[in-house]
Amino acid sequence: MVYPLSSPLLELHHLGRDYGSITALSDISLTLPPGRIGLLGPNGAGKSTLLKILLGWLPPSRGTGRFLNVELTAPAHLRRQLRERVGFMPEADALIPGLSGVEYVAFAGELCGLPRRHALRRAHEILHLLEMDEARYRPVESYSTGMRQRVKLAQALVHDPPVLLLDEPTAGLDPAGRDALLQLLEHIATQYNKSIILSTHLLADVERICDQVVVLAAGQVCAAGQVEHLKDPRGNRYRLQTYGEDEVFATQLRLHNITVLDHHRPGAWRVLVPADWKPQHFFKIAHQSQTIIHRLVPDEETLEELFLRLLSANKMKRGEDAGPPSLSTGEK
Ligand SMILES: Nc1ncnc2c1ncn2[C@@H]1O[C@H](COP(=O)(O)OP(=O)(O)OP(=O)(O)O)[C@@H](O)[C@H]1O
Repeated sequence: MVYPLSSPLLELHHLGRDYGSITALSDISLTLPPGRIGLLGPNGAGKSTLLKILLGWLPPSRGTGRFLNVELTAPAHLRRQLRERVGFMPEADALIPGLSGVEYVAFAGELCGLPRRHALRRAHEILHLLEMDEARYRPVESYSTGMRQRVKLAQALVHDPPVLLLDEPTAGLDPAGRDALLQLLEHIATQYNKSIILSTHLLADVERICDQVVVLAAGQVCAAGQVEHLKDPRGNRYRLQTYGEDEVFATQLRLHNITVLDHHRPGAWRVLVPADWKPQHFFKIAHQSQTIIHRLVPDEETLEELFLRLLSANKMKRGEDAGPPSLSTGEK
């Protein structure tokens, strides 16, 4: 399935969803191009509700939106078109005991509209791609956690959708299993040109796979966009790795009004420099203190720091007034 890369993947206009008196999503406006998008937010932020609306399982209570050019407020039978264009990997164990891996994946393909023989052929291809050659004939209930996650990914891919929605795909995996699954996801996204919406609590997974993020809090968008654009450039912080007398070097740093933010290991420094400081000045003071600088890099904001900063700004904003969040939501 090919869709024009120039059209937005997702457009939401003042979208909201209530469960009785609970507002899960309050006023979401967002435009996202195709790509690899991390959906982040604390518990109860509204991530699962948004995924359910995108999958066509829930209609919004208010507002409008289009996902893959399908109106989210269209009648249910039209929203079901999304099932053919979207692959969903749920967090919950959705396997059917008694079926082998290949039967299970083929069955998922049939549910997405593939003819039986085609679904079976695709199931074999996908399980081969996911390195489950031998395991595909075993009953799914005998699978390890890693295999369960792979077979759930296989059923999301069987009908070759352009977009994958992944809900906590690495949940329960050990570090090696997690690394292997992330590698596969990266490979699939880049080699087969698929868009991904990855909902997770694991910021490192988003950092590894995604180029865009949407941060939700209390049913609102705190921020959305390219990770690199959202990060605070922090031109006044550096990380250094040095070899020499740390005490002598620290004295020089102090003399030049440089604040040491972190020095938990010998020779490893995170520092805050004054406004007119240039990176080459470090080499001057290193020379004066007979220290060698092995490594000098800008101390960029990590995704975790970005996430915490956005959440705390959103909390403060909500504490001050109940209006929309101050950070860009990407609305045109
Ligand atoms: N079926 C439901 N009935 C009533 N309230 C619900 C229902 N589903 C979700 N909620 C509420 O809506 C809000 C958003 O929930 P949602 O599951 O979308 O958040 P989430 O970001 O996915 O959270 P988590 O990370 O814990 O899965 C929460 O306050 C939740 O309690």
